[in-house]
Amino acid sequence: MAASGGVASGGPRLRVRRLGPAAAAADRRSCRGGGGWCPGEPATPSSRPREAPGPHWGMDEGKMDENEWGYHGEGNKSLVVAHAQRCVVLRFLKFPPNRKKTSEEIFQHLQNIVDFGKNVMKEFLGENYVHCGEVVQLPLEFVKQLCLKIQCERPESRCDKDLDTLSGYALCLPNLARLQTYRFTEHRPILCVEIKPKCGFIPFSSDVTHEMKHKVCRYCMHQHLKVATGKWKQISKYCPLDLYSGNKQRMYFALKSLLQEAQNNLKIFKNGELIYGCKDARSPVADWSELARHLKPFFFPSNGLASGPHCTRAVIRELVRVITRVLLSGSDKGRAGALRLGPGLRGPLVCEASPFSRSLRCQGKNTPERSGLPKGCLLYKTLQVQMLDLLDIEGLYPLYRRVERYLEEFPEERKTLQIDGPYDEAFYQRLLDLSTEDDGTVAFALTKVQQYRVAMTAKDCSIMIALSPCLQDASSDQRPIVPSSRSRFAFSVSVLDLDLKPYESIPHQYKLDGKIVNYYSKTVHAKDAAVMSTRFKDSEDCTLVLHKVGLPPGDTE
Ligand SMILES: O=P(O)(O)O[C@@H]1[C@@H](OP(=O)(O)O)[C@H](OP(=O)(O)O)[C@H](O)[C@H](OP(=O)(O)O)[C@H]1OP(=O)(O)O
Ligand SMILES: Nc1ncnc2c1ncn2[C@@H]1O[C@H](COP(=O)(O)OP(=O)(O)OP(=O)(O)O)[C@@H](O)[C@H]1O
Repeated sequence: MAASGGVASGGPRLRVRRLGPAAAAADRRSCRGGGGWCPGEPATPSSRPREAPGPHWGMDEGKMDENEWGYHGEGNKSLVVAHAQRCVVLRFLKFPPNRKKTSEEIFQHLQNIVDFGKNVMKEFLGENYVHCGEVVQLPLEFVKQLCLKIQCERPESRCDKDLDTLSGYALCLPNLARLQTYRFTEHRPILCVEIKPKCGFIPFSSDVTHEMKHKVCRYCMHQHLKVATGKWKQISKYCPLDLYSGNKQRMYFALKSLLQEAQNNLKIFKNGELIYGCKDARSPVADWSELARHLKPFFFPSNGLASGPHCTRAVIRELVRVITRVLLSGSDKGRAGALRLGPGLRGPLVCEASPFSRSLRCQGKNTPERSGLPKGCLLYKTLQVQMLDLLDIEGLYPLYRRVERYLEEFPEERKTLQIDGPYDEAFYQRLLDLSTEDDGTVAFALTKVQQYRVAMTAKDCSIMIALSPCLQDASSDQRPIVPSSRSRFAFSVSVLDLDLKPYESIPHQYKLDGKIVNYYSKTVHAKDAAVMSTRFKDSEDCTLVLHKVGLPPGDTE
């Protein structure tokens, strides 16, 4: 098998390579503290040959020391540890207790993640945004000790799953929370904002049966179920459609709402350390003045802006402006345009539940619709991939059942259908067929199923924005620069958590969709209709939003 990291046929035998002279050179010119990742250099096959992947990670199998690694974060399916000095992380899979997989299965799973990133997501989103990393095999003793060391730092709500300590396999990736944007950068502070934007469109499929799904986006509906089930304490004002609108006012509102109620949609890191964002529902309430204290040196470096509420507001405003600008930037091509998802395939551009649109409506104004995201920006590309969900889960589910029936009859065909990979060029090519004319074949059903899985992946990925202050004359740099009022930042944008959603999750998606819509329709909409008239009679509530979304000259729509 020609897998990365020199896996020979007959089974995975990947080793963490020793640090050679080339890696040592990369180390010297790398990130803070001398990292093993070569910043500013996209992790492309051309810049980093697949057949010789080891040394640039700067890891030595014989010298893996758990004390050099610290807990960094985790989601539902993986746990990430970061190296204390180097710009590198290890991403381990997690499983429920007693549902362990074999080493071979884990290796294959991880290799699939790498292949999917390389052959599909890099194609859609663009070379520079996607970091695929590689599979590494670590000493089992190191993994066991590491697991013990970090256990106390894990949020309780994530401990229903255990880190895989048996296979020794993990993904090695650049630390995107510390990724410097330029290879010769030295010891610069770095700020990193991670956003999980979720689904940015309202379904346009004619298969949708619930009228509510044409009016209110899934995120906003799901919020109510999440609060009812105790996952989060309060409803967020964030609506993904505002963020994806390309309209600066709406984006500004969306980002501020994320800052107010971060849930698992926003995290901020300073020099690789989490300084803002919820670990779980029990995390303390957002403290903007504490955040502003961290951010002030970035945005007001030489200005003695007094602390206090005025300072806090000024700093937060700068942060939100910079993030908005970065999100709207980008010239990276990618092949998302190849999907040709035209304007005919769009649902409503405004979600009726977004407090921003509600507030405008109650003042008799129309919500500014999408100004249109620039085609090169990551949000635009991500949205295009999300829209591969052409039929909505309601239209998709019967097609999934068709594939299932076929597989029940011909189980050996599972491999040919590439349900579990390989996620190669052929897999990618089939995703480009956007026809929705069902000819009754398994081939049609399979294409839609695979497109749906890819779309769901894009609906659940995260965007990492790394900002480092520019110290010198920016004209001498090759990096993209974003200005703020009192400083300038070199920035990089990356996307993470691009693991293809499993085929098996489709029935769960179908059930969850029904649950979300039913809960929203029965409980919230009925209540909402009753209180709407009184709630928005309060003119202060209405104008508050608009005054707060003031933008600097030149930024107005
Ligand atoms: O279904 P959703 O929209 O709740 O998304 C799940 C996420 O919940 P969220 O709503 O973002 O808090 C969920 O995130 P959390 O565990 O809640 O942080 C996962 O990302 C899950 O993906 P997977 O099953 O681990 O691959 C996500 O499941 P998928 O639907 O993407 O499979
Ligand atoms: N390459 C990276 N560099 C820095 N931080 C990372 C990297 N990859 C992941 N992380 C951090 O680890 C966290 C968990 O990773 P990830 O989102 O991939 O987990 P997951 O379990 O797959 O997520 P989900 O819950 O969506 O299934 C992220 O939110 C992010 O903060």
